[in-house]
Amino acid sequence: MWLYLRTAPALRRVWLRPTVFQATRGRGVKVYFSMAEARPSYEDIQKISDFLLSKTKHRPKIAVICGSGLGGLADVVEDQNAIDYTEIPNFPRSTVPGHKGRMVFGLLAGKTVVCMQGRFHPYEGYPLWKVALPVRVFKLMGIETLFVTNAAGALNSSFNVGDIMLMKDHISMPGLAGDNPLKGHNEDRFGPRFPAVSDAYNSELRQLARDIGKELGFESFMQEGVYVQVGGPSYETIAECKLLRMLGGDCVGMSTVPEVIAARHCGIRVFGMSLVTNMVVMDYDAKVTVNHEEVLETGKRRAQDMQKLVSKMIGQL
Ligand SMILES: O=P(O)(O)O[C@H]1O[C@H](CO)[C@@H](O)[C@H]1O
Ligand code: HPA
Repeated sequence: MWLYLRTAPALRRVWLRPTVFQATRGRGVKVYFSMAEARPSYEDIQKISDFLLSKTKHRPKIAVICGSGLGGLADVVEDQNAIDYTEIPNFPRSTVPGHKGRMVFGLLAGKTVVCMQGRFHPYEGYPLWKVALPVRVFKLMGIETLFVTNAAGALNSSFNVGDIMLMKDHISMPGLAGDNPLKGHNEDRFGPRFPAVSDAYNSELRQLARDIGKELGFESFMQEGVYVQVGGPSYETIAECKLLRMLGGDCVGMSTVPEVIAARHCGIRVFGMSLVTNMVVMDYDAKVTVNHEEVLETGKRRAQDMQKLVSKMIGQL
C-alpha cells in the first residue's frame, strides 16, 4: 500500500508494509504497518547523474570507489572538480573516518575518471540498495569500468599485512542470508531480474593487474583470492573467522560486494582489490584485537603502491 505524505518541500511516497495481522476477539482484524524508505526511480537516479555532470566538464567512462584510508588516489587526480556528497541531492552521506565523502572528477594517467573518496556501508544504517546507489548513478553518467578498493582482514594465514589481494570472487554473507542490493522491484532498464555474478571480477583486468604488478616489482606482496562480505561494524569473532576461512574466504571486510552486484547487474565491468590491513584473530591466546586505527595506518603505508597500480592500469585501458 502506498501512503502519500506532504513534507516540505515535496510530496513523499512511502511504502507501507503490512507486517502483523492479529485477530482480536469480536472486533475483527488489526493490521499493523511498518514504513520502508522508497527506492529512487530510474528518473530520480538520472537527476542525480545530470546534477553531477552539470558540475563538471569531465565525461568519465571509468569510476573508482576508494576504500577505508585509500582515498589518496582521488587527491592525485588532475584538473579536478570535487563535489561534496552533502551537495548532491538525494545522495547518502559518508560517516566513517577515512572516507572523506567527495566525488572527484578529473584526469588520472591521462584518462578521465570519477573517484568516490568514501563509500557507504550497511552498518552506517543504509539499506543495500542505497549503498549501491552511486553505481547506478555512474551507469547513467556513462561509466563502463568500475575499480573498487577496500581495506580487509586476512583470513588466509599465508597472506601478510600490506599485501594487495586481487579479488577473483566473493562470498556475500548478507546475500546468503537473504539481503541483496537488487532485492525488491527489478528496474529492467538497469538489468535483468536474475543476473549472473559468477564472472563478476573481470579476468582481463586481473591479468592486466598481474602484468603491471610484475613490472612494478610488486609480486612479493600481490595475492589473488576470495573476499567475504560481512555486516559489521563489530569485527569478527574467532569462531566466525574460522568459519569464513573454512568456507573459502581469503579476506574479510564490510563493503564492496553490494557495489559489485549493482555494477554487474547494469553491465559495468569490475576490477576489485583488497589491501590487507590486518590479520584476523584466529587464536584464543592472542593478545591482539583488530581496530580501525590500525586499518587506516596500513592504508597509509601501502597507499602509494596501490595508487601506482591503479593509475598504471587506468592508463592502459
Ligand atoms: O571496506 P572499506 O570501506 O575499505 O573499510 C573496511 O574498514 C572498516 C573497518 O576497519 C570497514 O568499513 C571495512 O569494510
Ligand atoms: N574484518 C572486517 N572488516 C575489516 C577488517 C577485518 O578484520 N579489516 C579491515 N576491514
